[in-house]
Amino acid sequence: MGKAKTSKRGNSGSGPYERPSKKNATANNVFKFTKDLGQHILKNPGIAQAIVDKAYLKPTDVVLEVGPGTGNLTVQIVNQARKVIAVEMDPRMAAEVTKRLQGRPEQKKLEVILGDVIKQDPLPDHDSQQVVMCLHLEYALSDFKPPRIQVITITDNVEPPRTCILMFQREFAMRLTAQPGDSLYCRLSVNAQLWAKISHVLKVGRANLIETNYRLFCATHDIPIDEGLVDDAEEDEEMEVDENDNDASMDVDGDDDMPSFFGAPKIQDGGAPTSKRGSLRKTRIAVLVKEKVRKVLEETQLAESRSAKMHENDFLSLLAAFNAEGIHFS
Ligand SMILES: C[S@@+](CC[C@H](N)C(=O)[O-])C[C@H]1O[C@@H](n2cnc3c(N)ncnc32)[C@H](O)[C@@H]1O
Repeated sequence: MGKAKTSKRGNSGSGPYERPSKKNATANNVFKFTKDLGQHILKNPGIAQAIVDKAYLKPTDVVLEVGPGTGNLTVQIVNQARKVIAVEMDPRMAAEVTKRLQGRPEQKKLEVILGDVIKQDPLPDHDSQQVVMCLHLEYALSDFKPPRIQVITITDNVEPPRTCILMFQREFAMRLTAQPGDSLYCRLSVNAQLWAKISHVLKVGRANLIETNYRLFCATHDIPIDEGLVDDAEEDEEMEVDENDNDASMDVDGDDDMPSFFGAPKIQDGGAPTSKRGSLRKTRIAVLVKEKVRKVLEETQLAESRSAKMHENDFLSLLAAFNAEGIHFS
C-alpha cells in the first residue's frame, strides 16, 4: 500500500494550533489558516511596513484595521497612529493580535473587536476613523457581497476616511485603476474613479504571503468612501448606447413597429398591445424614457462616443444631462 499523502503546506493536522513545518517555521505559521476567511497572512515584515508607510499615517489618526490576522500590520500601525480598532472574526487571530501587544506600551492604543466587520453596526468610534486598512478580505466575504460593497458597508455612515489601503487580486486592482482606452477600462473603473482618487501603490508577490492561492496582489489607496458603485454582476458591462436603436419609432400609439426596449413588449401592427394595460403603460414609459435618452445624447454630443474611450468628465456631463431630464441613477 502506498504512503498516505501529506500536505506540503503547514496547515495539516487536526487542531488549529499545530507545530509549524520546518519549511514554514515563521512566527505566523502556528495556525491552521482558514482559507474561507481569506487568511493569507503576510510573512514579510518589510512588506507589512511598506504597506503601512503608504497610508502616510499621522500621530493623531484612528485606524480601522479590518481582519488584523496575527497582527503583522497592527504592530506597525500602533507605532504611528493614535489608536487602532481591529475587527477580527476569528477568535484565534483576535487572541493572537492581542497577545502580540500585551505588556507593551502600545497595548493601550489597540482595541480588538471580535466579530464580523460587516455586522458591526455602527462601528465603534466611527466618526473618528481617518484611515481604513482592509487587506484582502474579498475572498473571505465575496460569498455574499462583492469587495467594493464590503468596503462601503464597512465604512457606511462614516465620514469618508482620508485614505483606504485595500488589497485586491491584481486583475481587480488593474480594473479599478484602468484609464479610458485601456483594455480593462470598464464600468467599475468609471464608478470607482468618480468615487475616489485611486492609485496602485504596491505589488505583493506570492512569496510574501502564507497560504495563498493568488499570484499577485496590490494595494490601492486614497479611496474616500461614498456610495454609487455597481454590483459585481455588472462590472464587466460597459455603459453603452444602443446605436442601432437610434432611429426607432417614438410613436406611442403604436403606428410603427417599435423594437423591444428596456424589456418592454412590442406593440403589434394596428396598435394592439401584446399584453394587458400594465404592459401598455410600461411600454409608454419606455418610449418616453427613450425619447429623453435620445435628447440627452444629442445635447451632450456623445451619441457617437464609445464608452470605453470616454473620460470622467464625459460621464459627468452625461450624468448631469440625465439628471436635468429627471432621470436619476441610484
Ligand atoms: C488576509 S488575512 C489578513 C491578515 C493580516 N492583515 C496580514 O496581512 O497578515 C484576513 C483576516 O481577516 C479576517 N476576516 C475575514 N473575514 C472577516 C470579517 N468579515 N470580519 C472581520 N475579520 C474578517 C480573517 O480571519 C483573517 O484574519
